[in-house]
Amino acid sequence: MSMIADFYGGKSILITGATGFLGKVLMEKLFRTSPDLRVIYILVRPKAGQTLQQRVFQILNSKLFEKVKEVCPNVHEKIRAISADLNQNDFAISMQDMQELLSYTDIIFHCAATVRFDDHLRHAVQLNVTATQQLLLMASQMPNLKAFIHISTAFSNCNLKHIDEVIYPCPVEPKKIIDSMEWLDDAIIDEITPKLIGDRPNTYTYTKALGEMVVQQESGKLNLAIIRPSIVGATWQEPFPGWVDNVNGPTGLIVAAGKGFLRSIRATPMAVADLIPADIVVNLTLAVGWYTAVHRPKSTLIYHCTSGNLNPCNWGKMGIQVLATFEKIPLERAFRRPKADFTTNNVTTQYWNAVSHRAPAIIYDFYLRLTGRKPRMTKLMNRLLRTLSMLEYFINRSWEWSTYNTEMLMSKLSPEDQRVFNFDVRQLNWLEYIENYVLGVKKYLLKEDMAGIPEAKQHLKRLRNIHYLFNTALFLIAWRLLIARSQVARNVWFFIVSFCYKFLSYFRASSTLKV
Ligand SMILES: CCCCCCCCCCCCCCCC(=O)SCCNC(=O)CCNC(=O)[C@H](O)C(C)(C)COP(=O)(O)OP(=O)(O)OC[C@H]1O[C@@H](n2cnc3c(N)ncnc32)[C@H](O)[C@@H]1OP(=O)(O)O
Ligand SMILES: NC(=O)C1=CN([C@@H]2O[C@H](COP(=O)(O)OP(=O)(O)OC[C@H]3O[C@@H](n4cnc5c(N)ncnc54)[C@H](OP(=O)(O)O)[C@@H]3O)[C@@H](O)[C@H]2O)C=CC1
Repeated sequence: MSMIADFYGGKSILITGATGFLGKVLMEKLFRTSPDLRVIYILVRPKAGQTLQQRVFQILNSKLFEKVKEVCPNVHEKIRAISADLNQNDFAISMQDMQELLSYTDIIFHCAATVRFDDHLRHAVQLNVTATQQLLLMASQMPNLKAFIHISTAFSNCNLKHIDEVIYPCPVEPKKIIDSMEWLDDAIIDEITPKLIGDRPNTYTYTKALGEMVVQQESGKLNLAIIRPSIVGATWQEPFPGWVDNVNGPTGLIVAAGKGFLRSIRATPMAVADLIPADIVVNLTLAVGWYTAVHRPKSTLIYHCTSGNLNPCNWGKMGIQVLATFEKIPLERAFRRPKADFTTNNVTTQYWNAVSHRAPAIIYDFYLRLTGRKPRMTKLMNRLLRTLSMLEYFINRSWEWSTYNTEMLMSKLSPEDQRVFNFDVRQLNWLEYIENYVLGVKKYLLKEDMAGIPEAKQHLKRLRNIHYLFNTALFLIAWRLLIARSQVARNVWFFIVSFCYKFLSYFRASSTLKV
């Protein structure tokens, strides 16, 4: 019997960010392994014209929850969506709902965050710092609360090269930042943002570091733990391999490469690709929830959920495997054949951006205009280049994260728990994982039918022929122009032609002699 699954039985669990990528995988695993849990409260905001109920219905009826419905047929009754906006005071939760949450919650998993790299500092502070503080305040009023698990990121201290499982304080106290966001206007915030974030690359990593400080300030009063995952990728094994449903992190670039938009990337092939599958993060999170509640460590423990130090893979290897998978299983209606060159040089990057990204987009838009359609490729390409520039920081560096607490926790689990809540990244086979990841992107994110693979391959063949034809035509035009303008080019051309003629004559003569 799994001690962890048993622990969650009969419990009331509060999850923020349950509609997000990680939150959904967390909920799924909880329902599947502990179907006798009392209730999962999820804080949800109405979005994109959907009510709370519609959002929950959509999640529960997705492919991800297929196994859950077999194990826990009354899952609809065990999920309680509470209308909440983490940007609002008291999260805009009704009095009645708040009372219920305060009275019954046993465990909190705080996953909600803004993960956008370019978010305005005011908004990033509101969600990643102030909301965390408010949730901690709520937690302190919960008589039954056994553990509060905060999901941070391994990149909260990406300004350091070696990162231990400790909090590294930021120079300005979170409280001062929260206060200043209330009265400073946007223009001033824009001006001070670079100074505040210092040597971090964006407001996301900075505000996640502030969020950790806020959590640490509550240690002693509450039973807390922080989890720091690196780059969360598609699921490895559970509930099935390759599940992913958003374009964050590497997923977007995998799509862009498969569709032939991304042709070159400024990335260091030997830099560690510190990817971690979503199900490993979730298994560790649930194990940490159990350990924090049952063993009540004296201080707030931080757990690194990373792969680099235990089972490293690099971006070069990842890129090759992604492309190799697209050879076998291409995406439909690609713009160009998948190919992504890695370069570390700034000049080469600019060159490839012009030749492989911007030029084809301009030519295609010209074709769209000619055929009376609306041009769109240049806009799309500009967005991709902007995204690339935001991600470049993470694909040109390597970090070392110590994992003492994570390894300690693994040693505390029973063999059954080590199996059911497996977070041992050493068991992961990267080539197999990346292949399933790419397949998952095709099936679950893009919702492409596997029956369309022969047609997709045919389409790539057509693109290859167009590519050869285009290059030959381009070469001939360039050569013709050169010959018309340069005596040297003409001499070279005559030399080649006469050489070929002589060679052919010699060949013909020698074959006649043999006969
Ligand atoms: C051969 C293969 C090699 C593979 C090689 C992989 C290397 C891959 C390294 C990753 C390294 C991350 C390491 C951080 C690890 C954390 O801890 S961070 C957590 C994850 N967070 C993120 O990834 C958020 C990053 N995204 C952003 O911040 C914003 O989307 C951006 C990049 C600033 C773009 O903002 P924006 O211009 O306002 O655009 P937005 O509305 O967000 O999206 C516009 C379009 O871009 C698309 N898009 C968004 N993100 C992406 C993306 N990552 N890629 C492509 N398209 C994207 C959207 O789908 C959208 O398309 P449409 O729906 O309009 O058709
Ligand atoms: N993805 C990754 O690579 C990594 C993620 N992490 C951390 O993991 C956690 C989960 O990330 P992930 O699942 O990828 O992120 P997602 O962007 O997929 O999910 C974010 C969640 O937060 C919710 N949320 C955002 N704003 C509000 C709001 N104002 N009120 C209520 N809910 C809100 C979103 O709700 P809605 O659906 O309504 O938008 C969504 O459920 C985050 O803390 C992130 O920092 C850490 C390392 C890497």
